[in-house]
Amino acid sequence: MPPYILAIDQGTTSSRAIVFDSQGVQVAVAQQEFHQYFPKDGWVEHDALEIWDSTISVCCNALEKAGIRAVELAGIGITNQRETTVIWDRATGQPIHHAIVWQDRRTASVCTKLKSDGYEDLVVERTGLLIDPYFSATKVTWLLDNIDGARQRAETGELAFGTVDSWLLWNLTKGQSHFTDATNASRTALFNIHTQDWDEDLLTLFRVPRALLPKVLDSAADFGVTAEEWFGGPVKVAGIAGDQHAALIGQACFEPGMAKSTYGTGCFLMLNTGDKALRSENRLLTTMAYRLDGKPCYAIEGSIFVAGAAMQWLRDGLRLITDASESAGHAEAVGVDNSVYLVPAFTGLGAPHWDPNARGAILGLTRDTGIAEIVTAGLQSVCYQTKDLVRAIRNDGAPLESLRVDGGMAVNDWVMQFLSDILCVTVDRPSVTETTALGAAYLAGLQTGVFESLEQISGMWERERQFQPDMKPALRESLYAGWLDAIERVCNH
Ligand SMILES: Nc1ncnc2c1ncn2[C@@H]1O[C@H](COP(=O)(O)OP(=O)(O)O)[C@@H](O)[C@H]1O
Ligand SMILES: O=P(O)(O)OC[C@H](O)CO
Repeated sequence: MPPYILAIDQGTTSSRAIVFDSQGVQVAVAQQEFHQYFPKDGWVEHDALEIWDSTISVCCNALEKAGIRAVELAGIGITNQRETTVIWDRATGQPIHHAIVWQDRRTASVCTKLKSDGYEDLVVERTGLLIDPYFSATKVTWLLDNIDGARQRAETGELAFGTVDSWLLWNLTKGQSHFTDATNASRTALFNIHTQDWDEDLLTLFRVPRALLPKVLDSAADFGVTAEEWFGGPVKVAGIAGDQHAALIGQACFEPGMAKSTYGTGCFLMLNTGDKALRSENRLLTTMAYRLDGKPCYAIEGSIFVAGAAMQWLRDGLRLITDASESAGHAEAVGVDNSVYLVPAFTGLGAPHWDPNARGAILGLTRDTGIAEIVTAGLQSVCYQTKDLVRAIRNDGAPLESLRVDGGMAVNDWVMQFLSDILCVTVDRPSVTETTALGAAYLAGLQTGVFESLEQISGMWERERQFQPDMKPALRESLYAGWLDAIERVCNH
């Protein structure tokens, strides 16, 4: 059995490739950022060709750094930014437009109309999601309605739709495979999470022709074989999962009640609910945790659109810091008792508020507010938003006693301690923080026999540091009350 696995982690701001060995140890990594396009207020696009070019380039770099040839790879696992929508021409492989990114809010008015027409219940019941521009369905409709000839070409089967996993798979296999996995499908608002198939009523509601759609497979499956030219020999693509689902797997949250929270561009908290699709009464999402051997495992998810992206804005927009790592120094100087609140609702608010029209604000400024207070407020906003999610999860009756964390922002000790304090839960940080890529590698490894079972993978999880709550309840409550007040002011009631 060839001992290595190549994990592709195609994120919102960069493409990464990581080579893992059969112990789940990282051997080599390569990363490349790509352009973000903001053509109008609330619109966010990527060039799908640039996504592909950066991905294939980091794959080759990582293999070169590791000194590994195709024949030494057991398989490839793909994990990806979710919901982002690509439509391409099956004959030429050319996208018909830029990819519409998950953060894009251009379909907000369409969603408002669908909700006022009373369709939300149908969408919640079938997909576990809500009606929101975040999900792929209205993005597909927008492309079919706004690109010349697209609707007709979609109906005759000339075009293909995919989330980023499908788009990469299509390119890796040179058009041989048009598949996705159940986790990615579950983010489109077109997939019925109970029947595990595309839903005819939803295809009609969103006016999406079935001919456009990829076939949905398990998260560990035979997705196809790469074209020889990419890696000098064929390699099996054996695992696919959306990045948050892959992180859940990489964090070995396989038992109901286990939860992880990933702090990258956005923040996504996911709690495993086992074989039950728990319906949230508090505007959280029901989603696939993963699907293995045809068996769906479900999760409940809270999605926050802006987490680390707030640090990027403080760095690039306001130029208050030159690097995100400086933020901890500011926070240590200010301390937790900060009366400034930054609500980073740059593209609306996600769970549990779901307000696409909310916009950001900085509140509580006084004459002595300085850079340090604003930067600290940016860090605290991520923790307060997580508390909004945890409250909603608990109100849904799901227990959450501890949280496994990962993502770029999880390296910040100050943030992780404040998170534990404000949530009043134990926060566990693993020694491997590249959990998303690791999850994709686990899936490919399960399919190709490198890993035997989820039990084996559970035994491989290792804690690097634990953060315990250490804040007086009165302070916790008053800080959080200030946040709720700030949220109330930015929501567009
Ligand atoms: N020390 C730090 N403190 C706070 N935020 C950080 C720190 N280091 C990185 N970040 C933030 O983490 C994010 C990058 O995380 P990553 O997991 O690579 O994101 P993504 O996969 O979404 O591209 C950036 O938005 C960055 O601002
Ligand atoms: O690219 P990330 O890590 O911010 O993740 C994006 C999410 O998958 C969007 O739902």
